[in-house]
Amino acid sequence: MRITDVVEITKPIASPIRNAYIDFSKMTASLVAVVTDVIKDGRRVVGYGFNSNGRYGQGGLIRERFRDRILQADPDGVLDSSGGNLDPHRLWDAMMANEKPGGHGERSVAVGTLDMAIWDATAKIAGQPLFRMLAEINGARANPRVFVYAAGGYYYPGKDLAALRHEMRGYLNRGYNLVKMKIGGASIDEDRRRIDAVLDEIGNDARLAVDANGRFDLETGIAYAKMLRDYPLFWFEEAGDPLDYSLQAALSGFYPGSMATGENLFSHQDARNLLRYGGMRPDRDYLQFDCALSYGLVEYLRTLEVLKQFGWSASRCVPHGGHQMSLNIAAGLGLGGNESYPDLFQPYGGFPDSVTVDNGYITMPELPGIGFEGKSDLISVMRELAE
Ligand SMILES: O=C([O-])CC(=O)C(=O)O
Ligand SMILES: [Mg+2]
Repeated sequence: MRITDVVEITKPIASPIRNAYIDFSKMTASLVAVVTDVIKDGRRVVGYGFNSNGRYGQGGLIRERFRDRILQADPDGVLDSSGGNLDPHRLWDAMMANEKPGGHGERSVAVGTLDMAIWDATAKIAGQPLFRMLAEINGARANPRVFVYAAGGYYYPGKDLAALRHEMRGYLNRGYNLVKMKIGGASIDEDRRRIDAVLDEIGNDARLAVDANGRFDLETGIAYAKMLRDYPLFWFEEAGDPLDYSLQAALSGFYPGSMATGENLFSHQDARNLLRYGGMRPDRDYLQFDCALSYGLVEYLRTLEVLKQFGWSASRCVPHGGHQMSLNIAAGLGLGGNESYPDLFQPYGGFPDSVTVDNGYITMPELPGIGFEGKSDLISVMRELAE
């Protein structure tokens, strides 16, 4: 068996929303297909992947470097020991040949996108849902029930408190019991009014998390921590620059509740530095590393090893990104849940069509691979690319 082609297209996922750091008016995502010569149930096996929102499409890197490394690798050298399936770890090594360590830049996004497609193909060839395959490889029991939360609460032109409340009410109506909103893109007084409005709207039906998208310096972060700690928040996310571990550590001294960060750390070495120097607390804080931005699942497995060494449970991980890849990792490897964006970044985000949110949980359908075939709007764009 062989990988016969790797295809990429950069697609717009633009929207008028803004967080405390960026707007999404020019946001794009790479969609990739890894085409194999395997025929299963009368159909060619093609694995699909895409990168999460927040980083742009990676067509340049994929076409200039990583596609060729996959296609030029010794075809037998990237198979597993049985020779009957791809080995995502060997393909990862092939992609990363002649890449220096450190300074991860955005190649981690390019590799993460391709890695997603490789795992999709691998699980399809094995005829299994990816989450079942991952549990089996790790000698663990899969748990198809995954906790999910609704991320939104963005700033956008003309959005008033009534619109923010209406948005949050919509998530509750769809079965979520944890919602997230942006902070740090307005004055602290205005953010306080926005938080009051949302807490008033959701009452006891749900919890609220807030996300500053890395906006705050230490002084502003402390001011916010003092304001936020009076509220019963689920977590306070990405207060300061993602690489400023000492700021994160200092802020935890002012914020006794749960904090969350990690969506902009793109390697297991960066994750290790966060755990070493960021003052994160394994009994209450959350880690949001997103494999689709950070060299894929092969690297995420290394990150989970780092967590173990530092005494963290995988259940403290609730990845950023709202994609089905992380849902599979959550169900297969026991993460604490996954983000979702009920109204944003379609058709890439979300769940297969048959899936509903019930009291904050979804149940994974038994679809081969990552399960993209169960999401009709997504699989139709994917098939346009490669089938
Ligand atoms: O607004 C964004 O860039 C997305 C984000 O931080 C999140 O989903 O946590
Ligand atoms: Mg975030």
